[in-house]
Amino acid sequence: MTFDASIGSAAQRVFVSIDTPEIEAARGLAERLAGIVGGVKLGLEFFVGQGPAGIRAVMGGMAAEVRPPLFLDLKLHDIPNTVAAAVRAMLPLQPAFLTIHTSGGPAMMRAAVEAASMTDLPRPRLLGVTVLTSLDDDDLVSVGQGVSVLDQARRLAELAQSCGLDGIICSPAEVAALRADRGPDFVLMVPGIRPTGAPVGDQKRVMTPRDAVDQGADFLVIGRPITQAADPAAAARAIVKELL
Ligand SMILES: O=c1ccn([C@@H]2O[C@H](COP(=O)(O)O)[C@@H](O)[C@H]2O)c(=O)[nH]1
Repeated sequence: MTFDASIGSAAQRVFVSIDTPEIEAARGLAERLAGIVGGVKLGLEFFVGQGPAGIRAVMGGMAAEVRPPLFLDLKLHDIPNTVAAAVRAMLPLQPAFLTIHTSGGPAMMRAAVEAASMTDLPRPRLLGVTVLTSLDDDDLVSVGQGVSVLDQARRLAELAQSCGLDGIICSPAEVAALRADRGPDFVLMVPGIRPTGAPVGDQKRVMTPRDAVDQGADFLVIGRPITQAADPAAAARAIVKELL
């Protein structure tokens, strides 16, 4: 199934981030949330624990008619040849979205774009991580990047677009500026989402779901506020309602 990234409903905007190394826990959450949110994000924690077979077990356990789009968030960052090979290896899982780190540079990004296109399978949308939502200006200084988060995100977003990526991962704090810079068709997938009163945890640049969409986010990545709730389905419904 090719994922249509045009936004048809509030629910379609929400990708629930299922961060667990356990198949049964992931499958249970995916099945409970399938008809409520627009997609499922599986990332490093699950992939390291369960690998491609685990992804198939979670996604393949749902009937095709109700199976939500898969966002495979592995944030690839390596030399171009290695990243291209990893992208090719992921294609049989038929993700709607894949992530790579924009800081891997232009050759790496172009190699990933080329690899994603060399298949008869539906082409996943490639998104570039700009500046992780767990970082702030001081963190960039500490790793030797003497620029603000906003300037760095703008620079990396421009580079990502020029290399042919379909969009980026950015925090809600930069989303308005990046929407203005990159235009309406560049996908802005936004983690760092916290409903009012939800614990922020390790995230440093956060916003409510409603505000993030109003600022220009296409999609929201939401993990703990849904998955750690006493009733994940009710938490997801409340978030979607806020977006109506
Ligand atoms: O900059 C980034 C890139 C990716 N993420 C991922 O999104 C979710 C967020 O989970 P919460 O529980 O809602 O904080 C998580 O899987 C991260 O790996 C991000 O947070 N920031």
